[in-house]
Amino acid sequence: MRVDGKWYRTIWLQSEATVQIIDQRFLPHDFVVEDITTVEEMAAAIKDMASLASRPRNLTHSEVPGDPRGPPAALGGPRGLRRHLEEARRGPRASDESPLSDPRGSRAEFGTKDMHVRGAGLIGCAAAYGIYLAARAAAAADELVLEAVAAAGVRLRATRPTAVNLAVGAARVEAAVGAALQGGGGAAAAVAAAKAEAGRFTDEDADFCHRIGEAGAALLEEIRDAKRAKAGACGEEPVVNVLTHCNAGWLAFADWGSALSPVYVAFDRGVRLHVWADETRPRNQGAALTAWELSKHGVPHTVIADNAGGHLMQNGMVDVVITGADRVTRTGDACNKIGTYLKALAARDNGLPFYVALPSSTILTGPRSRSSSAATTRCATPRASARRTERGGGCS
Ligand SMILES: CSC[C@H]1O[C@H](OP(=O)(O)O)[C@H](O)[C@@H]1O
Repeated sequence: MRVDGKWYRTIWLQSEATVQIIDQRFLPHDFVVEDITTVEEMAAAIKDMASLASRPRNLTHSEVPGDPRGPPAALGGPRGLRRHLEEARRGPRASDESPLSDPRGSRAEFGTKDMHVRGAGLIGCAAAYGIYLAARAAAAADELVLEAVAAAGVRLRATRPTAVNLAVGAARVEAAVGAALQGGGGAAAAVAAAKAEAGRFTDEDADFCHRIGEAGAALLEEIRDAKRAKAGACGEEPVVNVLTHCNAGWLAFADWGSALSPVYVAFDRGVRLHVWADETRPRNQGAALTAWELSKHGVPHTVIADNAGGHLMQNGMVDVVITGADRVTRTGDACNKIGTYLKALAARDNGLPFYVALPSSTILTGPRSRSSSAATTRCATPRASARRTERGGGCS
């Protein structure tokens, strides 16, 4: 999606050796692009156990390629910046009183402090590229690629137990490596196959999300048309009010997003829209990320307390609810961020459509199992009746 006039994905292959990501720990205040060169760094980017060095404000935009201002002098140019990012990755030390320390240290404590990348689709793409980086490192060190890839797969799968996409992305590239080696192609062919498959998986993620956007935009246009008909000929052009929970926008995927993709497609088609964005405690993905990406696209929105949604629905200020999902079973049970179920209940109680938008990579394909911590809501396709469970404790 477009950030200040430049099109970005959330993850891309910058060179053979470097995957680049938007480091979401610093959004919405700073736009930082981070280099990932090893599977260890990718695993830390998904779940950064030793998270977070503080960093100064003045790095905003300093990572945007081709930014004429370049890294601020305070950092001593590109080498200083790399050193800073190394320190960021290593995390704060008691003695870290360098001028780089930010007295408001808490800034980056706000939101996704230990998740450089997050969101179902994006952590799937990150896992895919993580396997590629592991294969490449093993080949370069003349080590067994298959073993390195297997170890990388265990490491990446252990980072976050939420979105099923993570395991799907890793498995896709592991399979490509296995097939290349079985085909007698050797390490170089395995690395090439891994790179190609990680790229394909990421392109698919972006494409599937755009298609969700097209399918969902039609639903938003239907709502608009119904409101137009109700308002009659002399009525003002209606605004379609969408409520969403957490962040299932392009920042949660390679591009476009799932729940927000219909909003972007419909908005670009001229539908008047307004989004109620749940702040989504405890990590505030709604306040920090959903609001940021909507503002970058120019979509009117309001950040609300998580408990306000039901009241807005009761008072006719919401037309439709759209969320994402971490995993969906074949029976249509959807698991998503804590708080989603309450929105589903409120939507049903107020007779409002509630959609879960997801790419097929979020559907559990294993044996028919009902995930024990599933939030059950309507799926984007069949209008299903809401049933209950809530994503239980411990996960943020
Ligand atoms: C479509 S994204 C699904 C799920 O993932 C995100 O959670 P997190 O930020 O913890 O990775 C998003 O908030 C959604 O709840």
